[in-house]
This record gives sequence, C-alpha cells and structure tokens, in this order.
Amino acid sequence: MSDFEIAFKFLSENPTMEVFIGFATQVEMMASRMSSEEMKSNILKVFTAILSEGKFDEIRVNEEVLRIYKLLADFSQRLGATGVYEQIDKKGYFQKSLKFHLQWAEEYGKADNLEKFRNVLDLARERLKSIMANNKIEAGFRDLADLYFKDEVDYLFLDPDNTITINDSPYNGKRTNRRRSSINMLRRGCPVVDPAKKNFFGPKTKSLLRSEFLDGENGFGTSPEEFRFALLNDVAGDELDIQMDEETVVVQDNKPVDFPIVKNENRRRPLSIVDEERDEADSEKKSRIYSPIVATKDASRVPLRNSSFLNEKPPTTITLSSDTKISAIENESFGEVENDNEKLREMKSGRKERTNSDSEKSTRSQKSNVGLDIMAENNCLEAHAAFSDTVHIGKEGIVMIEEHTMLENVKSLASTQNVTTDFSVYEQSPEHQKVLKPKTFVEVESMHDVSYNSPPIASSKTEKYWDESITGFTPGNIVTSTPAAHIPFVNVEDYFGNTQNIEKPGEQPQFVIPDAKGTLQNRLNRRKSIAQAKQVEDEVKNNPFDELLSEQLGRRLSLGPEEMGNKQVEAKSIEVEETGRKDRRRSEVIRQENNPWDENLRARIMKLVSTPTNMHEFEIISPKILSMKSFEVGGETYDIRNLLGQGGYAKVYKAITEEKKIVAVKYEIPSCAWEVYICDQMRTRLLARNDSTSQIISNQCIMQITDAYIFSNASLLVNEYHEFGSLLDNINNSKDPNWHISCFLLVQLAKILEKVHECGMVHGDIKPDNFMITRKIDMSWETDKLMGEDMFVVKLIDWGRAIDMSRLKEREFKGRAGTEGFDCPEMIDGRGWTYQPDFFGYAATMAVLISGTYSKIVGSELGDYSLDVEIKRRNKLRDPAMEIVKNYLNISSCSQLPKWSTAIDLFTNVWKEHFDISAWRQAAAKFNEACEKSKK
Ligand SMILES: Nc1ncnc2c1ncn2[C@@H]1O[C@H](COP(=O)(O)OP(=O)(O)OP(=O)(O)O)[C@@H](O)[C@H]1O
Repeated sequence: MSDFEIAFKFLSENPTMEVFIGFATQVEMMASRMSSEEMKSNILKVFTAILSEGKFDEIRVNEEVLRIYKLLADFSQRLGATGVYEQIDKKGYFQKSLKFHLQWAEEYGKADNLEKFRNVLDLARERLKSIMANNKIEAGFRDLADLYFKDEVDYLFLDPDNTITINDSPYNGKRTNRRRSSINMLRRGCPVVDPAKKNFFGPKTKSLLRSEFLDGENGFGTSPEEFRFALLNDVAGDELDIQMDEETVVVQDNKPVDFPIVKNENRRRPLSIVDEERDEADSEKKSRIYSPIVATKDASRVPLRNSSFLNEKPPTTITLSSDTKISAIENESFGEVENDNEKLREMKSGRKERTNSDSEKSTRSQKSNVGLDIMAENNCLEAHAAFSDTVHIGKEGIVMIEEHTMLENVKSLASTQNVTTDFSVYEQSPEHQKVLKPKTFVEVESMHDVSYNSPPIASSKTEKYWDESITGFTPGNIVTSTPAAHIPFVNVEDYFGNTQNIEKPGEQPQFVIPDAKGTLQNRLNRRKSIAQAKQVEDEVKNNPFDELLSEQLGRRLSLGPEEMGNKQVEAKSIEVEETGRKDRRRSEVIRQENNPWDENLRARIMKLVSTPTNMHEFEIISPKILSMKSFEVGGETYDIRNLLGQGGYAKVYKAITEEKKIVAVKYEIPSCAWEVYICDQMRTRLLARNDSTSQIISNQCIMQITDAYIFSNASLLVNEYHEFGSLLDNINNSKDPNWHISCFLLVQLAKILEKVHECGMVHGDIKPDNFMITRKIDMSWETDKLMGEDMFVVKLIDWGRAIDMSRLKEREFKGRAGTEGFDCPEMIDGRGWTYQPDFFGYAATMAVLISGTYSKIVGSELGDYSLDVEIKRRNKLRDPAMEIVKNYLNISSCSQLPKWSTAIDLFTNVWKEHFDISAWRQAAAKFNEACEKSKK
C-alpha cells in the first residue's frame, strides 16, 4: 500500500474533521514528491469518495476540504483549475465561503482572465454580503488583483479611498502593496495654491508660508517632522495615523483655511478605558515576574453594601478576578468608585505624562499632534509592552523588585492582611530557559533572611530572563517537536514513512495523524473517549465547588510547562486552596467563596472538550513581541506593526501575515487558554442552533480566534483586525451621542448578549471597550431593515473573564470582579450572582452610549439601585433607559433574571416611533466619521 493509500484508509476508517486535517497536510506534503499522474488519480479517488459517501458528510462541506480541491485544481489537465472550481461551485457547498471564492478567483488571476475574476468577485459580494462586511470580502481579492493583474484594476473595488496607491511617492518611486501612503495622505490634504500669489501663514498674519513646510507640487501644510515621519512610515510600511498640527493652516484660493485632515473640536472630555485597576501607581499594569500574590486591592476594601452600611462597618468582600494589584488601603471605604472620569482617564495606558499636561485629551484615543509624537508614544507603549519589573504591594505603591525593602513590604502585608504570597521565578539556563515552579512566600522569606543585602528575586538572572530569554525564542519551533508531558513523542519523519518503521514485514504501518494545526500530543492528550469525558463532566456537575478546587489537576493554565502534570505542584495546589494563597491571576480564591474564575475549575471544564484545532500549545516561552518586528510561530510569520490597544492583561498589536492579511494579535501574560476555549465554544454552540440570528451573530459578532499559540509564559491569540476601533473609541470620537446611533447599537448589543446567555455563557466583562466596531454604516441599507439581523456593526471581544454556565448549572458565585464602575450590585452587596454582571455591564454601557460619560451606581439596597446617568429630558431614549436601569440593576435573585427582550423591545419601539430618515443619515455619517477617526 502506498503512503497515500494508507493515509486515505485511515481517513476512511476515521472520517472526522480532525483526521481529515491531518490527512490534508500529509497529502499536501506528498504532492511535491509524487508524479502528477499519480497524484491526480489519487486525489480524484478522494474527491469522488468525499462527494459521494455519506460518512464524509461533515467533511464535504467544511472549508478544510478546499485544501484537497486546490491540489486537484493544480493537477487537473482536462477540466483545468478553473473548471474544477466551476464544478465545485455547482455543488453549492461553498456558496458562503470566502476562501472558496478567493481560491477560485486566484485561478482566473493566474490565467490573467480579468473578466472572470471580476465575476467571481461579484458572486462573492452577492453571496457573502449577509454574513460579512464588504471590505472584508474585498480584501483578499484586492491582494489577488495586485498580484496577478499588471494593469490598474482599482475600479473593481467599491471604495476608492482604500486603494490609494503610492506610485507617486518621491521616496521609493515604485508601487508596493495597495496600502495607504502617508505621503499621499499629506499631499491629498494640500489644497491647490497659486504660486503667482503670496500665501500667508494664517489670517491676519504677514508671515508667508515657508517652503520647508510640506513642499508638495501644489501645497503646503505640514511640518518637516511630520513629513519625515510620513516618509519613514511609508518605508516602514505602517499605516500610522498622521495627525497634523492643529495650528497648521493652508491656503486655498489665497485664503488661509483649516488643514482639512484636522478639526480642532471643542468637544467633551474623552472617556478612558474601563479597567479593573484603579490605582495610579498601578499604571505599570503588571510585573513581568509574577509578583507576590496578594488579594487584590479591591479584596481588601470594605465594600459589602447592605442596607445598614451607613451605620456599621460592612463585612469584607473578596475580589475574585484580576491580576495582582496594589492593596489600595486608601480605597477601603465603601463606594470608592473614583469620583470622576478624570481618574479613569489616567488608568492603564502608560501615557499619563501626556494627559497630565493636556487634560482635555484622552489617554487612549486622542491622537498625537505631531508625527514624531506618535513614534514616541508607540515607543512609550512599547516600553510598556516589555512590562514592568516592579511588583505592586501594599499601599506604599510600586516597589522596585530589586529593592530589598520589597520583602519587608511583602511581610507586612502578609501579616496585616493574613495573605500569603507567591512568586514565580524564572531562571535562565545556558541551554534553554526554564520556568521554575513558583517559590512560596516562605521560601522567599527564608532567602531574604539568609541574604538580606542581596534580594533573592531581583537577581540578574531574573532580569536576564526577561532581557534575553524572551528574545531567545527559537524561531520556527514547531509544535510536534516538543512533546507534552507524559505523551510519547511521535517523530514526524515516522508519520510520513520516511524511516524504517513503515517497512517492517508483516506489520501494517501505523498511520498517525500529522499535526497540522494543534499540538498533536496535546490533542492526543485531550482526545478522550466519550466515557471519560462524561465522567469528568459528571464530576464537574456533581462535585461541590470546594471539592473541585481541591482536585488535583494535570494541567494548569498559568504555570510553566514543568508544572504540568507535576505532582508536587498538584500538592501545592491543595495547599494553595487551604491557605487562600494563589499564584495565578484572576483568581485570588478564598476557599469559602464560589469563584467562577478559578483556574483549576477552568482547567477541569476545558478537559471536557477536545482542544480547538486552532490552538497550538508550546512548552517554551513565547517570542518577544515588539512593534515593527516579525516573529515566527508554528511555521507562520507575523509582521508586527503598531500597538492597537492595551487592556488590563494584554497588549493587542496589528500584524501582517505571510499572506498579507492584517490581523490583530493579542499578547497576554500569563497565557490564557480559557479565552480560546470560550470563543470556540461560543462559536460551536451558536452554530449548533438553527436560527439565522445565531449564525449571523456567530460569524460577525463574537470574537473568532483564527490561531492561538499558548506558551508557558504567555499566549498569542490571532483574530480579525478591526480597523475602526472599539465602541469606546467611537464614543470618544463622536461629538455628541446621537439617539439614532445609540438606539441602533443598544438593540444590537442586547441581541448579542441574549444569544450569549442562551448559549449558557456569561461574558463577565461587558463594557464599551470590549465591543469592536466591525464596519461603517452603509447609507444604502434599507431603512426598514436597520433593526434586522443583517446590520450588526459590533463584535464582542475579550472573553478572558467569561463563565461557562452550561458546565456550572445551579451555581451561584460571590465576590467582586473589580472592574472600575462595572461591578454589579450583587457583587457589591455580596449577594449571589450568575448572569447579573452582563445585565449590569449592559446598563452601564448603555449609560455611556446615551450620555457620553461614565456613571456610578447609586442607591443602597435592592429595589433602589440606579445609575447617576444624566439624560436630557427630550432624549427619546430617556424613558426606556431608565426602565432598563431599574430592571437590570435590581435583580432579586438568580432565579428571576430579567429578559434581554425587554431592552430589545423597548429600544425597537422608540426606534419605530421616532425614526427619521434624514436625521438617521446625518447620525450615520457622524458615526462613520468617528470610525475613521478611531483608526489605529
Ligand atoms: N481585533 C482587534 N482589532 C483591533 N483592536 C483590538 C482588537 N482586539 C482588541 N483591540 C484593542 O485592544 C484593547 C484591549 O483588548 P482586550 O480587551 O482584548 O484586552 P484585555 O487585556 O483582555 O482587556 P481588559 O482589561 O478589558 O480585560 C481593546 O479595547 C481594543 O482597543
């Protein structure tokens, strides 16, 4: 039997998607070794089987099968490549697949057949318009057009603005990809000037515009720095947003006018990003060494609200989630939601210095005035991206880890708060980096006692780890070369019959699935029999929380590889539970409390399903992620561009793949496999539902991770890049909230959350920065369909705090999440909660959308809770908003949850009653303008 036949036999016997992916990889590799005749006949057999045999029903309609069709197209002589795709198209399986249309169009590109190429593009537009934005559909076609058609074919695409070429760039003189040129942007901004007339610098000035200002053929208007930066930008290939000096004026018809790109707007103060952290000193975000774990600062405040809180000191509550934070003793009193948005403004971005000097500018969304500032800002964020070497302990604020005083602080904190602490210490060995098991606080203390003058943690080793070991990532390490603990290593060569195994007489060679996407070993590890999975599921269902928490686990999320399956660590896990000490983020567990973010629990839940195929696990540390640098992982190279955003746990970068696709890469420390699990489950559960809304929401409104790389110290989640920023960016970049837009969005948000809850998931972190804008509003959308299912413009991201309620039925949780202003009343009261955080998050987001500012909870007991949101009397959304606040903030118990249809119906009714087409168009134009401004 040939290799091909063996592989196909294995597939025939195990016709699952997972096996097929392995099969496809193997066949692709064989393709280079086989003669075309041999290959063609083999693939034809597969093709026929897949199309006709019932057991391949699932595979037949999966996009993965396109890999085989591509090979068939390559080898087909009679039908020809395009003929193969035409035949496949007739079958109708891939009418909703962008990938299919791109593959098909590429064949016309290769054949230089522009007309047919265009036909496929039109077909794709028509067929896919209900499930994805036009720009997304066109992006791949644009690349193909660039590649295969020598002539200018911009006219094929709908938005000429996106096809600005840079062929007139004086700098490199030749056309590269179709990206936006900074030079062109500057030039386009320049009005025509008449060289015969004098051009003055500004109104009532006698200064002439000088030639050193952007010296274009026919215009002036920017500074040399900006011009230089734009040149750099073009060369570096970035698409940074160039903002002009607000003072700059240009001349049109001999009259000074505002530079068209910049509008000096007197607008309300922009909102900052909502964060779990609140202490200014904490703006460093997190320590690169897992700093001593203390209960979060929120955990130490005294926030339990009850009706008598004004008279007596309420009991202490615990913050369940979030990373190690300062124990903000100054925040100890109840209701310390910082008293204005100013505070919020300064959190977390690391740009505080800038905002101090310019209180009117957002830390996040305000753009630099000068191009070089942008670089400086990027550098500043970059510096941030390296994370700090500080630890956050005690009210003393940040204490450099090098300082021995830290230990004293740790001690005092431990003693006063009865919180024990842990360190994860990294050490660089000459051969390779290792992640050592976390040292307990006791160990640290004793080290300190022995050598007081040389702090144990602040060794040069530690620094070296961060300086060198991260960069020491071995590019191209593929998953199959690093077997997971306890799983036998399977040699890739052996899979493919390159070694002796295959020919042992009398023995049928064993076919092992090649590891196309995920880590083979991990998949083997996870692929359990149904019986086993059922057993674990039952355990999760039946065991009380405490037992679950104490269960010994082979796999832990945020610890190093050596800890996986390590008995000592498992024993330590128990100790951790007993002492209340935890060396993981997001889960400072207090044993008595029900903590949905406990990572042991998460690990148990994740074991119930097989690893998503797009998740690749590595036992090494992650590559260092830096702007303007590439990194290679799992055979894929990502060209990192600028930093898009920074949350409490992660930095999100724009990156370009080898296929020239722009993606967002979320770089999170420590690694968070949970988010991958949740996104995967959300998609699976939504797709399993039969209604079209679920399908649309799954495709358009839920973060989809295309590839996840889980390292021992960090994770990299690749997902779709959203150029128009978040809802928060949009609000910040809009002058005034407009009721049409708010209403339009609020219905969408409620519909998305309704589906999320129907899938048994709690998102747990609903706030305006976690909704990305996926597309602009198309003015040609039919007005009577605007409230319909095809109009979604938002996508819910950041699932790291989600809770899988379908695995935790009948559970209620207690404790606070610690998100500034977004902790629900149940958390504050210490009452049990399940889905309540999302209802509250929605109400708080609604308040931001309608009023343009953050609001605080007011009221002191159930029935009385409200938000101090100011909504003008004449605002059409005022009444429904108040109703929502009342409903979603005063939930009497977990068994009496409100309905999402309340919000959907209330806002839809207002919409129907007051909709005005011309006001809508104006509002939509402003929304689109804000989208443009939000581009990063
Ligand atoms: N796909 C994307 N495209 C463009 N920008 C993105 C994308 N994903 C995230 N961002 C930007 O990065 C920011 C941080 O992302 P995210 O919320 O996932 O990080 P996080 O650390 O988990 O945040 P949080 O502190 O809310 O938990 C977002 O608010 C957004 O501005």
